[in-house]
Amino acid sequence: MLTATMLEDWRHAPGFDEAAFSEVHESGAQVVSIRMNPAKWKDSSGLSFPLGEKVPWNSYGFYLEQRPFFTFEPWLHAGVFYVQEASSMFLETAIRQTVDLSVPVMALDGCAAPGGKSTLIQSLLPPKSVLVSNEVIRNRATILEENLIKWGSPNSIVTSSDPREFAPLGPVFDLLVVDAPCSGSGLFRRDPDAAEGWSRDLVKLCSQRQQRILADYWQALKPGGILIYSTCSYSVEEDEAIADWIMESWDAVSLPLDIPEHWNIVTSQSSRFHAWGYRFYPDRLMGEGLFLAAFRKEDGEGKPPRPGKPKWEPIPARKQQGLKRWIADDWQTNFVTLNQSVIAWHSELEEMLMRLGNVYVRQAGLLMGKLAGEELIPETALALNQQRATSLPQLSFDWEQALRYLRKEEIPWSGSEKGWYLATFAGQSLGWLKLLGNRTNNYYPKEWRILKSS
Ligand SMILES: C[S@@+](CC[C@H](N)C(=O)[O-])C[C@H]1O[C@@H](n2cnc3c(N)ncnc32)[C@H](O)[C@@H]1O
Repeated sequence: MLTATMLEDWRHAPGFDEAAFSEVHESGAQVVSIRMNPAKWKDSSGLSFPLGEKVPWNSYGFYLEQRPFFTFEPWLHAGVFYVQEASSMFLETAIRQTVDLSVPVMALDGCAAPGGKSTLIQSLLPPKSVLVSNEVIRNRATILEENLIKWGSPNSIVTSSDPREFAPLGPVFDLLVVDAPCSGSGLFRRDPDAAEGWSRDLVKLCSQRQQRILADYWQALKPGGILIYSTCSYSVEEDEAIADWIMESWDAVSLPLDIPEHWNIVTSQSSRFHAWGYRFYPDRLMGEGLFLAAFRKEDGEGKPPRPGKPKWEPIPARKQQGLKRWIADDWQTNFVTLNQSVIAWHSELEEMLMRLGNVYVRQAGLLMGKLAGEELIPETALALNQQRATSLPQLSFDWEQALRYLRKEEIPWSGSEKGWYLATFAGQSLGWLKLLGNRTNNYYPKEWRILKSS
């Protein structure tokens, strides 16, 4: 699977040990890891597998001894954990060491689908922050949106535009994460077939695309803001050479990270500007290939352009009273209607939306549902959100019932209760169920339902 051309190219990469690297690729060894959602996870009662060792560079990451059949884990669907490659979780260390997390952060994840980095960022951001997760490819934005709804943070905006739409926004973000599309060599151990598509031309093409993406997003970063750039490629052209290109193109300061030696991460410096970079090799640590580098923006005077006009309408105070019972008492929120839906969001999120210009917004804030007269028909996003009221009626399901629910099958019911109930499994909400006396309506979204029967 590894070709002579690849090895020839990577031989000069910092920390590359050809013999050990080739051996670990031939061994077929696989590492499985998940990251827990600190906003939902209290204990492990809803997992069918034990959590193994901690991922050293992440507060909520764990290795698993074996790969469970994740589709049949109700907590995956409830957003209690996310299946993520361990090296990628290093983003937490990079953010904690470079970004001031004691004040609200306006963040942009520029290459966001399927949402691994975005959900990680959401777990770190303080209240009143906003994370804009952009994915240019529309059908990949669908899964991004689903994963963020399940993660349940109310600070989320999901957009789907070309990075060039962000350039005119001016300096609006404190943190920019660019986990760039790349030649993908860092994942060849996990997916050997992917190696067939690799070529020097691909590396070159990716490196040009990475520069284009960075050039557009850089303009939307505030002076003093932080850029975290990462790839899953071993090629210097996509890693240290891009760090050099950033240093050459703009007034950027390369930020070193403080890394314990026993993590076995290779610290590299780019050849021209000595920019710091961090390389992960699967023969040195428990994880796949990754490169990450952090920068602070020093240039970019000026203010962001004036915010646009809102496209939403505030909800009259009379109707707001009825909506408040669905959300946590201590969440300071505004209720608005947009495209006939009720949405709850905090003022910082509303301000960010007004600054997004021509960027195409797919989802913003907490989508609560639709009003039928005075009554709210709730959305699944409300059932899964961290700011949902805890006092709402719920039905607690066992494993089998939870899977029935997630397959959108009918749930047998003999009680006489009526109304909206949360379907829960091991204390975690999966979605809504409407009780209608002697039967139920399963409101789980059709597009999300589990299709596999066993
Ligand atoms: C490495 S993946 C991101 C993975 C994601 N950050 C995560 O952790 O789940 C790179 C993403 O960049 C997107 N992409 C591809 N071409 C792009 C472009 N020209 N501009 C911005 N993003 C692009 C891809 O669709 C892909 O979703």
